[in-house]
Amino acid sequence: MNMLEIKDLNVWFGHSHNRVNAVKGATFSVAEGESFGLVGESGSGKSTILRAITGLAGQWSGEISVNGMQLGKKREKSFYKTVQMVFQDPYASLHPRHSVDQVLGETLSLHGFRDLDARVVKLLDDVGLGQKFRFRYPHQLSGGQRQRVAIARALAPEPKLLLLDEPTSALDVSVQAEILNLLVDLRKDRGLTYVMVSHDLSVVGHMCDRLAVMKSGEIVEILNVAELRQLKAQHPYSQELLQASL
Ligand SMILES: Nc1ncnc2c1ncn2[C@@H]1O[C@H](COP(=O)(O)OP(=O)(O)OP(=O)(O)O)[C@@H](O)[C@H]1O
Repeated sequence: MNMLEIKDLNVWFGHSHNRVNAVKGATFSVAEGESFGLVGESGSGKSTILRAITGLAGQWSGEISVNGMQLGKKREKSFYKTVQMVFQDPYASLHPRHSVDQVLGETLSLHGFRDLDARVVKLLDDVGLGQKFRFRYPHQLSGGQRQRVAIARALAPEPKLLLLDEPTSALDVSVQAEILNLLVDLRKDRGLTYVMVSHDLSVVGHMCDRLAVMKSGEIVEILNVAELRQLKAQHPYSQELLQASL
């Protein structure tokens, strides 16, 4: 079964002569348990696709289905039980005056869980932090630790689909691999489906089964990772990206 199906998605910002067509006619699907990458130059529309799925992007047309349900214009609370997003910048995505315990506890209670203590402890273990981080505040954490908290928060509702928007690009190179490996393990353990934006082909090669190459709002090619590794891209722009990453 497909966890995500996107058909002829157009997303735009602004009106008339100020209108920016950020995504143009994107079509792809992601199977349950698959990890799918979106790559392409800055401004090509990668993040906008994730934002359209979560209901954060401006105006859109086309079809988006998650777990067999076609999405309307509004996202119900139940949607966020299935779909969660991890943002690029854990500094911006965590409230500075909320402790780790508050961040996780509030998310859990919002989604109707009662056994908050046990779940907070389990989430902290699952992301490799452990209980000693429970009552810390974001400013007492390193970038990698903050991103682990953001990942724990995303996992709290027990989602099926995680949208990852450059989850390591704001981090020191030394901790990027740790976070990527954590994400690989979590997907394996929980049978999660990932859609991951990155401008780094080596990250996508490590994390994903297939990828879409975007340019100026359009998907120009969909490749599997074996084709990526064998440099088998057909579209000239994909070949250019591959050459630039060698
Ligand atoms: N809120 C917004 N208002 C107006 N234009 C926007 C908005 N968000 C994105 N855009 C425009 O939409 C286009 C696609 O942006 P998007 O952030 O999706 O690209 P991206 O491929 O994710 O780039 P990056 O790798 O730099 O994040 C760009 O031209 C961008 O300027």
